[in-house]
Amino acid sequence: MKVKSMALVARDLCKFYRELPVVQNVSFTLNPQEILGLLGPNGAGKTTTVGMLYGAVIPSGGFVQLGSWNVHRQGRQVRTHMGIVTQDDNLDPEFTVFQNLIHFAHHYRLVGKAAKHRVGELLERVGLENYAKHHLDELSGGLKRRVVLARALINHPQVVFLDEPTTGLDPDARQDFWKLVSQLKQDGCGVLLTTHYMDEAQRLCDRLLLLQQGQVIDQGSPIELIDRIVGQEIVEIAGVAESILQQLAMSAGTWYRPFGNSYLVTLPANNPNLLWEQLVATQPISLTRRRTNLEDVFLRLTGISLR
Ligand SMILES: Nc1ncnc2c1ncn2[C@@H]1O[C@H](COP(=O)(O)OP(=O)(O)OP(=O)(O)O)[C@@H](O)[C@H]1O
Repeated sequence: MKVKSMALVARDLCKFYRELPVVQNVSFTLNPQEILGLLGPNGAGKTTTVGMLYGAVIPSGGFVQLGSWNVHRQGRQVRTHMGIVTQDDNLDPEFTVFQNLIHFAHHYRLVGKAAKHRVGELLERVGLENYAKHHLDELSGGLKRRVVLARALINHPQVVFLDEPTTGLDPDARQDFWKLVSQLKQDGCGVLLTTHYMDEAQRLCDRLLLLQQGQVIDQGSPIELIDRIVGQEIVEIAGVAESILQQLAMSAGTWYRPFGNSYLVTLPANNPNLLWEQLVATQPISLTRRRTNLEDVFLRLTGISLR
């Protein structure tokens, strides 16, 4: 199923609660066939931003547009083109999987054979065709999340919002869910994802907005952010005086930061082995050389570890 293309545009979004700013001047465009990730620590303003994007939270400033529609002024038209997976399932435990989806189809005036057909299609798509008659409480967390995704797709949305969709799922269930998310992109949807999982963001997202205290502190593709902010390789080192590491990092023109009981030191792109050998020569208690990742980017930018 291919859908028409409409970009979602957010401009200067702000939200204040009791005069406290929780989202400040957030602007971006989500293009069709793009997965955009909103990343940030607890309380960074991700859910509030997503709420403003799909019209549930009224912005204190700025606007959101889907195609030529204003999301807050033309909410009814706009929401027929949106699919929303919130952190809360809101599924009816009294109903079967099939009944839950049929019930939701009615919201879109999809009834009778057409509704059954669409629900059948979606059950197959999310791999739940054998669970149609199961009650919700018979399903694992991962399967319930798939029901919620199927529900969000009933109306053939052009933009899908996934607010921490895999929180609490085991690694296998998360990977199964990732495949379904990637498929949305192939269908032509724009996908807005919030997540605490850096591996998820790195694997799925074309572009990331990094949020801290309601503000976008940086943005780019995962590879571009990693390259620009922490380079390719990093060393985790313990049992060496901070002053020595500071001196070595400074003379190599790189960066170091305390990390739990150890330190992280990035290796320079030109001649990484020189600094590595100098670190080895300090005779640390432990030393690990590894590829950098988005965790390191976040730590460098904010001082906060999302691990
Ligand atoms: N309805 C509300 N009234 C007052 N404050 C609120 C309200 N909703 C959110 N906040 C505050 O806004 C800030 C941002 O919250 P938000 O839920 O958007 O962050 P988040 O990045 O999604 O966090 P998490 O990762 O924990 O879900 C928090 O300090 C939160 O307490």
